[in-house]
Amino acid sequence: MSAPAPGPHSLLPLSRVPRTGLPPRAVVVGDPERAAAVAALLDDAVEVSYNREYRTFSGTWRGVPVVVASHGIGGPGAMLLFQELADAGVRTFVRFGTAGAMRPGIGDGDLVVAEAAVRDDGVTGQLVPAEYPAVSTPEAVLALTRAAREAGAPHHRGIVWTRAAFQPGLIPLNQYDGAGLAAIEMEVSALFVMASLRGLVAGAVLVVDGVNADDLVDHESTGGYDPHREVVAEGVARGGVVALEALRILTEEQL
Ligand SMILES: O=P(O)(O)O[C@H]1O[C@H](CO)[C@@H](O)[C@H]1O
Ligand SMILES: O=c1cc[nH]c(=O)[nH]1
Repeated sequence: MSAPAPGPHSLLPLSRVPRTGLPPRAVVVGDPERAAAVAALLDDAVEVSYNREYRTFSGTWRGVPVVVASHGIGGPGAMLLFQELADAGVRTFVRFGTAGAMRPGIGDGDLVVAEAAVRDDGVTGQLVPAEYPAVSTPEAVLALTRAAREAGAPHHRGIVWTRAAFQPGLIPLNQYDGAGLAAIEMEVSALFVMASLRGLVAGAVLVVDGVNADDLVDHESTGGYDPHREVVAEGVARGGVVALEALRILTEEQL
């Protein structure tokens, strides 16, 4: 007898991923095209679903079954994808994104491994009080750092500023001057808070593509915001391997 056809409720509503059967580890990225590029590194990759900005693949990286999925731009939309993947059984997440550098010495194409994130994400404040921290799983920080070192990728570690507004507005951006923040992006704190609330594992590695607000960083290190440069593409190519390899290391550690 053949298997019954999937019913209307066997797929989650926004990502359209199946409720069961996905691997328990995932690389999540903003851009659906980056999801396809990372999936191209896998053995036996298949596209699982593609709805709105959420494009999901599964495949195998060095013997480890993984999901690769895109979450689009911004914390609220990304949170939907993170929650649906968690509902579908994903237990370990690595976000592989792009970011603007904020700390002198961090240059275009470098990787930044997030240790924690400032929660200006526009979504977690509606889920849990503001004092609740957004932290990476320590083992994910170490796995990403080791994977970056082994890949020969220039890399740094630090706290990132997850900020819902991409464009600067009237409110000055200097509120964290002197706080040593490493980079700015838009989704990491949403991932870290979701994972902590559900008892899951999460980490993040970001490729520097400049900086989107002129007064955030000195321009000796970066060339201004432009994600369409060769130096960024080279960083993205290294970062994809680092993210997948970190999942393999975490699998060895049974995380
Ligand atoms: O490259 P991704 O993963 O999308 O990450 C960064 O790029 C987007 C902004 O251009 C935001 O999503 C930001 O977090
Ligand atoms: O949010 C982002 C993402 C990439 N680069 C930036 O400067 N900001």
